[in-house]
Order: sequence, then structure tokens, then C-alpha cells
Amino acid sequence: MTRPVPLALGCVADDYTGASDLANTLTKAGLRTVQTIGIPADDLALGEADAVVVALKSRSIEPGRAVALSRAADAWLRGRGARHVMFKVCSTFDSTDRGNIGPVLDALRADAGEAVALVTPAFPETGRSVYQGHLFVGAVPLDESPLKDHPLNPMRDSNLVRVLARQSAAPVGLVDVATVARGADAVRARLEALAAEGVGAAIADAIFDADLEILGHAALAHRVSCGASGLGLGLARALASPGAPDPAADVLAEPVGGLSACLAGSCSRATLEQIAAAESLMPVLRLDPERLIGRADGVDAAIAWAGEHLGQGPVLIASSADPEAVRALQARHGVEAAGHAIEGALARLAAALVERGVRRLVVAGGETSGAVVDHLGLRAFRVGPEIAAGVPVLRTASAEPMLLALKSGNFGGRDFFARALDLMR
Ligand SMILES: Nc1ncnc2c1ncn2[C@@H]1O[C@H](COP(=O)(O)OP(=O)(O)O)[C@@H](O)[C@H]1O
Ligand SMILES: O=C(O)[C@@H](O)C(=O)COP(=O)(O)O
Repeated sequence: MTRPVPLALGCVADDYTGASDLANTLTKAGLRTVQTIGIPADDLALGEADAVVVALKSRSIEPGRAVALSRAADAWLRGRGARHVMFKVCSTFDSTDRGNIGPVLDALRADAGEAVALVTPAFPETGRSVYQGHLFVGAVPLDESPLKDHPLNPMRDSNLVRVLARQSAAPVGLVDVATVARGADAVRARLEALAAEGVGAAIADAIFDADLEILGHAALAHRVSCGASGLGLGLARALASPGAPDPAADVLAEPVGGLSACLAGSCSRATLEQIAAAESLMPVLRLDPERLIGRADGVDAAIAWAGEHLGQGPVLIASSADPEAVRALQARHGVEAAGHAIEGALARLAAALVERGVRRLVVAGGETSGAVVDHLGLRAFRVGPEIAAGVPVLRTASAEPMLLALKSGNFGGRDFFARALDLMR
């Protein structure tokens, strides 16, 4: 039996949309990338892959469980020859004081035998930049952005050195923009100096892609790093062979046919605008969340509604609501109970849609996508062309293939749903 080619890069992502965002970036930079859902079976045939992104649903679960899953994913990737593993977190650093970024990174760093790990959620293409350790979303600090109202992890502090320190065992330091501007050797030297002071993680400033290229080179001197797609870009550019053929080219070569539908559980501002824009293009059903929590009649009614419309073209079904309505619902049912119940309802709805012939499915929301993909039992995707920054078309590797788009709540322009459906044929 021939031995598989060692992976150039391994990645552990803390949610499914985040994983496909990273897989998109790696693919665009020329790495042949496979996204798996959960830790793959030992004998998964990867084909010709340079990178594997293992998608976990570990962002908002109990920290001990997130650590265990991430360590197992890391061990699988190391077993496939990955020398460097990047832990993919959200570009808006979604987490709470309990974690899970700090506890997972502490564990992966200890397993890798590293004293310090470089951390940056910067992703300039989507407006995320880090300056003096403060995360900006577009022109505003994180704590003034819509992320301050996230249903599961409201982000109320833009100073990431402070945010990560609250959830890490070791002190957290800073690699500032002036050091990054001096190049990869200066960044490596700064990391060594921080490690000598006992610092376990270093937030690195990055404003432009060029900064991330420097950080990617510097990070490869270590066995583990942590960041969002921007760091993936830096790592991929440092690893990809120049002039490699486009790895996304053949994913849409064969149409999958079938019906198409969109589901939205994201309450992010971008998604709310995209749903409003879709209303002039396709039938939109706005779910009453009270009928999804502890009851099944909301899902049954939505399935019946979809049955009437699906034959005529795509439909969109959304539980999404504005921050005030989200807070009111959470006050009545609890944050986690409300979130999980709605995710579960949308997942059951997705399964019913697939049963009725949907083969092209767009899902908005990270946790929502996780619930849907799990419920559908999908295990691995090939990564196709980009719909919008951070969102590729995914193709299942199954005998009866499906096309999916898993959209992070914050991503995409107003016309996202139309663009996705146009590409997914
Ligand atoms: N109307 C609603 N009220 C409260 N929570 C909701 C509502 N609709 C969806 N949710 C929950 O909000 C969370 C949105 O998270 P997610 O799907 O990750 O979206 P995003 O990518 O925007 O963060 C999910 O847990 C979802 O079930
Ligand atoms: O890095 C990002 O912003 C995304 O890849 C991501 O992880 C977003 O998370 P969700 O909004 O929960 O999809």
C-alpha cells in the first residue's frame, strides 16, 4: 500500500462556516484542500490534498469537551504528517471568559511542545484588523461593532490581549505592528523573547495581507498557531507552490440538479439585510421562534409551506430576528436553550427539505450550519469557487452529491442568497 503524501498544513476549526471560510482561503491561495466534518476516520482517503481543515462545532460548548475534540483532531492531522497545525477561530474572536480559544490553544501548544503560539484573527478582506492588540471590525473597535450583541458570545472588549488572558493559563503578550513591519525574523525574535518571559500566546497586529504573509512565515517556525482566515492566507502563501493549477476548478464541472433552498438561523446584521433583500426574489418564510422551542408545530408548518413553493424555485426560511427580539426570547427561555432549540428545528427542517429533493442548500449562521450539517450526516467536502469573501461552494463527496454554502452570519453582501444560488447549479 502506498503511503499518503504528508499534509503541508493541518487546521482545526471551531465551527463549520469558519472551516469553510478557511478552506476557501487556502484553496484560493493554491492549496488543494479538503474540509472534514468532525474528526475523520483513520482510513479517510484524501486524494491529492495539501491541507485538511477539520471542522468541529466547539466554539460554544463546554471548554473541557472543546479541548478533548481539538486535541483529537490535532492528533489526526499530525498522524497525516502535518508539522504545523493552525487552530481556526472566528475573525471576531467569538468566545467568552470561559473559553474556548484560551483553553484549546493552551492544550494544543502543550501537545506540540511549544512555549509560545502566535495568535491573530485579522482578516483584512472582510475588514478585520488588529492594531496594538485591539480588534477592529471595519472602522470600529470590536466592542462597538454588531458583535457586541451576538446571541451566544457578546464581544464587549476589543483588547484581545486582555480577552485571551482572561481565558488562558499562561500570560498573553503582543507582537506589535512595528515589529511585524520589520519582517518574519523580527517577529520570530519577539516570540522567542516573549516565550523567555513566560508568555504562552502572543496577539499579533496585522492590518494588510502583507502583514499576514510575514506572520505566516514566522508562524511556520513553530508547530502551532491560532487565527482566522487571514493567518491561513499567510501560511498558505508561504507553503503553496507558485503556478499550481486552480484547485477549485472542477467542483462545479458536473451539475448536481435537484431543488434549492436557503435556511437562516443567523441573527447577524449582515444576514438580516440579506434576508430582506431576498424577499423580492423568492418566497421567504419568517419562522416564529416560539413555535420552534419545545414544540414541533413550527417545523411542521414550515415543511408544509416549503412543499407548496419548492417546485417553482428556491425558497428561504429564516428564524433570524433583530437584537431586541433575540434578547426577549433569551430572557424567556435562556440563551443556550433558545439557541439549541432553534438550531435543532432548522436542522430537522433541512432534513425534510433534502427528503423532498433539495440538493443545493445555502445555510446562514455558524452554529446553525453546524446543526444542519450534523443532522444531514455529511462528512467531507471538496472546496469550490468563492461566492463571497469567506464563503465557498462546497460539494459533498457522496455518490449523490449535494452543493452547500455555509455562510458565517457576518459575511456576504446584500445579494448573497441570489449570488450563491446563481453559482450553485
Ligand atoms: N429568533 C431568534 N432568537 C434567538 N436566538 C435565535 C433566533 N434565531 C436564531 N437564533 C440562534 O442564534 C444563534 C445564531 O448563531 P449562528 O448560527 O452561529 O449565527 P452567526 O453566524 O450569525 O453567529 C443560533 O444559536 C440560533 O439558533
Ligand atoms: O472568521 C470568521 O469570521 C468566520 O470564518 C467565522 O468563523 C464566523 O463564525 P460564524 O459567524 O459563527 O459563522
